[in-house]
Amino acid sequence: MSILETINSPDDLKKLPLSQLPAVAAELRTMIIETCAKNGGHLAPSLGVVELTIALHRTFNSPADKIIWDVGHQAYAHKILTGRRERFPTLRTLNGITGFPKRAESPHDAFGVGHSSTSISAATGYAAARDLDERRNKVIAVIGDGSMTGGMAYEGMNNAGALAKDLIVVLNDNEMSIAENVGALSTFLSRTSSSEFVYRFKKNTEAFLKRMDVGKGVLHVARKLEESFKGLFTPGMMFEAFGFNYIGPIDGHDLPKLLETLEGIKKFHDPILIHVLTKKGKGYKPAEDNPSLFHGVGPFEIETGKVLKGKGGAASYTAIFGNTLCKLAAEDERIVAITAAMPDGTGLSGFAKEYPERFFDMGIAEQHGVAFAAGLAASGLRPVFAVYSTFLQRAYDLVFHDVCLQNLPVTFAVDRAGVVGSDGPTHHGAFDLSYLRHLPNMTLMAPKDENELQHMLTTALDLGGPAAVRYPRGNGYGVPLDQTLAPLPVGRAELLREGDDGVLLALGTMVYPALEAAGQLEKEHGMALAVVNARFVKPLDETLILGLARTHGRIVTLEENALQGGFGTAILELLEQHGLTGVPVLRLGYPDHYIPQGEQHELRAMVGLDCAGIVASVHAFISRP
Ligand SMILES: Cc1ncc(C[n+]2csc(CCOP(=O)(O)OP(=O)(O)O)c2C)c(N)n1
Ligand SMILES: CC(=O)[C@@H](O)[C@H](O)COP(=O)(O)O
Ligand SMILES: [Mg+2]
Repeated sequence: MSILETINSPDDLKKLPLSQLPAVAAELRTMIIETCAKNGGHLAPSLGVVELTIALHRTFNSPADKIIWDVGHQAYAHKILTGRRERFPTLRTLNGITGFPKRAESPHDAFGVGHSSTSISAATGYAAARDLDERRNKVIAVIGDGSMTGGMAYEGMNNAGALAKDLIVVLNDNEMSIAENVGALSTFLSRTSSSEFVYRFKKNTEAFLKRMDVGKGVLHVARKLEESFKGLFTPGMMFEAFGFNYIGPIDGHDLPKLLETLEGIKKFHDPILIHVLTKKGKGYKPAEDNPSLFHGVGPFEIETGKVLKGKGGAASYTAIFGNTLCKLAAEDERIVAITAAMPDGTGLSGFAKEYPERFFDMGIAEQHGVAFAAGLAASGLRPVFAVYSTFLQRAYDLVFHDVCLQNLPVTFAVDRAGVVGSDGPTHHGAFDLSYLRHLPNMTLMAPKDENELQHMLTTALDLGGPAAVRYPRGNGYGVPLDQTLAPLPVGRAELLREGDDGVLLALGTMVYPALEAAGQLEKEHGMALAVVNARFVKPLDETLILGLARTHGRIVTLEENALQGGFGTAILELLEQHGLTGVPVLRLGYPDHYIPQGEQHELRAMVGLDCAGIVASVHAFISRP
């Protein structure tokens, strides 16, 4: 029996002799590598914090002590050590355990995460509640150096420091975000010196002087001395400015050192930041050598590190977006590109190589990215902010306040729109149609395939105002790509199929499934349905849609977005504005609950947006008297 098989909770881990902990670490790595090789997952981040996770669960008492992981993509060892070892092979699969901490999954998952830089704020909330309740438990946030480039981390620290909360922040510094980390902070953090001695010196001196009852004056001088002494030694001055006692940096793979440091600070009750240095991908050479590739990796061959199923490859919407932008940028030097720490994921790596001076990586700072883009646009440039649908949510007010209200020519390349698959509800792009459509001055498009994506990007850049093009994770259909790119007529849809029994108004990824379903309904039920590629959610093709509503009598809308406020709602609003509320409308889209993790095709079937589901819904709707 392996040692890991004897661990069903952190208490079991605490019972082990210290000498067995390296073996636990090795077994954890093996399990994480084997599972990610089959399911895919965030391998490199999780391998990098194996020792840290053991030390945290050995030192603190989860779930009474709260451990909050930032992003949470690095929490695989945490899940295995907190009673989910046996279920771990179901990681990120339909009905399996999730890839991020989730409160409903375990009492040890103190806070649900997936989006970056929230852990310190949540931890501060936990600490404030603890103090109101006069409890004494510890609260620990574990945040990466990449996540520290998110502004929310400083909002949290600023408040925690002011409240002087008994709070521990573990900064896991592996000098990587998904790609190389960026920003002034990452340079700052790389300055090394150990201040643990200084911190103990400060605490013990204070205690000694207090015992001596030397009075405030001497204490004040001692503190001033300590500050200047410390200022010579630690790069943590910034954290000290936020009211945190900085300790580190220490080796995040040195278990005895980690245990000693954590045990040592446990008895203190003020804000402490421990700076831990780790290696992303530690213990698996292909991941150590290529932490970006193995940050969020598809299934791979353990022996060779060969990735068997990537994110979509050359034919993916993302790749075609990136290639198209490079082509357009060659013709228009006003075009500049922005990412929030995801150059590879958004397909901008090629642009960054070809136009380094016209490429900007913000770090994990979507809000800053949008205002930065607005500044570029106000200066006469044509910025394209490539960002995942779910992460753009963080910058919603900036889209309104800085871009749309000022009617600035910023293009949002909204990637990962619709269900993304294994990352689950924190990452599905389920709401961008709803949160962008209602903004005046916004033009909102969704291509039926990767070729139309090219033309929509061209259209957006030609507009001279705010525009968003949304497209899914993964490959297109392999359709031929036009070499000549021209803007589409704005607000014009495309009638793809005639039919008098009703109209399928399909958007984006729903167009080809709608065509397939219409063919099946004709063949099996003799139903003649028109199919429209809507193309624009805003402005709608009012002429075509109202004409079809008047002549065909029944309308079905299809979208990969929440029904609330989505494309179908836009159609209902249009019909109401034109006194056509008598026209029956069936809206197909995401229901009013969060869609779980799973393969994209599994999830589309789950919500009735695969061909079979569309056929069933439309047949019932059209058959109604
Ligand atoms: C708001 C937000 N933007 C972008 C992401 C995508 N993302 C996930 S992990 C990550 C990098 C995190 O770097 P770091 O915190 O250093 O953790 P590491 O992977 O190095 O352990 C990014 C950009 C996210 N989860 N949330
Ligand atoms: C943890 C995180 O937010 C990212 O790593 C995200 O999982 C990447 O998603 P893709 O795999 O779709 O690029
Ligand atoms: Mg990092």
